[in-house]
Amino acid sequence: MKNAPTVMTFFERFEADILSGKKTITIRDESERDYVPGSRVDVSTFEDGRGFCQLDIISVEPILFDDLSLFHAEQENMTLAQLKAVIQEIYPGIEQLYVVSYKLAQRISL
Ligand SMILES: CC(=O)Nc1ccn([C@H]2C[C@H](O)[C@@H](CO)O2)c(=O)n1
Repeated sequence: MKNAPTVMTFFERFEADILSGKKTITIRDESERDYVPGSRVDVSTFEDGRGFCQLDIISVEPILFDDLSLFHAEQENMTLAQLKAVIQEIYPGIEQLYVVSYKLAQRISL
């Protein structure tokens, strides 16, 4: 069995929404489907690796791109059109995705 991942990165432009609690899920491809509910991960920016919080993983659920809904968009603090555009940009042509739900555990301030 693989070890549970302990780190996650986000694009810097999503940091404020995560820290404010407006964004409570992230949708990832199969390379990031191994997060374990109940585990805590250290979160940093994708661009420069700056740590900014810890998240508690709540669940990891498979989702097809075509099944993304307003419910997912609301949890991403986006419109559905925005969410689909973001995912197509990050994961072009990928149909099988995973919804990772999380709760903010701790902010990291320098
Ligand atoms: C390396 C990498 O893929 N990093 C990602 C992937 C996704 N996100 C955000 C963008 C959207 O809010 C959701 C849906 O993919 O997750 C991200 O910040 N960083």
